[in-house]
Amino acid sequence: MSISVRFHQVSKRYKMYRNNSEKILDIILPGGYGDDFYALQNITFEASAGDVIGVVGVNGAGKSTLSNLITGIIPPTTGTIELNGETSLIAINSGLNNELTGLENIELKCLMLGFTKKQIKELTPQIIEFADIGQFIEQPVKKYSSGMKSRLGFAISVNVDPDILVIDEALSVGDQTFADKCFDKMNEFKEAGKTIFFISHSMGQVKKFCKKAMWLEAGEIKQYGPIDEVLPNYEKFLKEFKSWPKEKQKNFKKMVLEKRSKERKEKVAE
Ligand SMILES: Nc1ncnc2c1ncn2[C@@H]1O[C@H](COP(=O)(O)OP(=O)(O)OP(=O)(O)O)[C@@H](O)[C@H]1O
Repeated sequence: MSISVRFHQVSKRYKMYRNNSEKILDIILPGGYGDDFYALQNITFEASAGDVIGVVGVNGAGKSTLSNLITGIIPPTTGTIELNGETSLIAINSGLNNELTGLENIELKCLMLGFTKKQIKELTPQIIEFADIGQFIEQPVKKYSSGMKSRLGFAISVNVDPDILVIDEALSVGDQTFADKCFDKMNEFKEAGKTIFFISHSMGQVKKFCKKAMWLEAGEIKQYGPIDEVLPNYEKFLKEFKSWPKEKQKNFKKMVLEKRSKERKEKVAE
């Protein structure tokens, strides 16, 4: 199978500021203010055409950052990303302009993907049919429910026929009938040998749909491989995580980062 996505030591770093003055000072005197913070650090992996990968991890693990990097919404701070083919992202509230109508959003997204006016005219009826949101298609997206936004986002993304599809929690909203329709479409993609990244908190959906899984923990890949090997470990961890008090859950990332930093220092000292 040919490689469709290759990440080599990819990191995404943000700056955390304690207050606004620190942020302004950092613009005037770059580098001197704020703390570095990694949403993802040293991510290396490959995905092949035909791979359907469930991306799992608790809140803040870096799943959306990964999806934004794959689809080119944000650039990596360091490292290289190779993509073989067009990518498309389906995410709640993402990629749609709230001020524009559904129809205008279809046109805008297709233009951004390089479609001609003629191609857009041909594609639009099938997008409208798939979204199935009636007269709302002529209304500004700000008037849509989250389910409607997901329907339109999904309809555009699957009908522009990408080679690499990233679905970020988009099926967690909306009704079951629409979710089933989306799974049918995604199965078509699977059979056509496209690469799918399926980001979800629903272990049921991940098990039903994916052959591989990537478990992200505090910005790093904890495990990546066949679903039967990764998911039992993640589910075991998740059960324990959910039994912790809320405060401990909130501090989980900090705990992992401190442990990692200590282990790395010990390794260097050896
Ligand atoms: N633009 C940004 N500026 C600063 N920090 C950010 C930014 N985007 C994401 N982060 C931080 O990076 C970390 C990873 O965020 P991300 O949204 O990728 O996690 P996630 O696994 O998708 O979480 P969730 O399941 O809650 O959606 C979080 O700690 C988040 O606060």
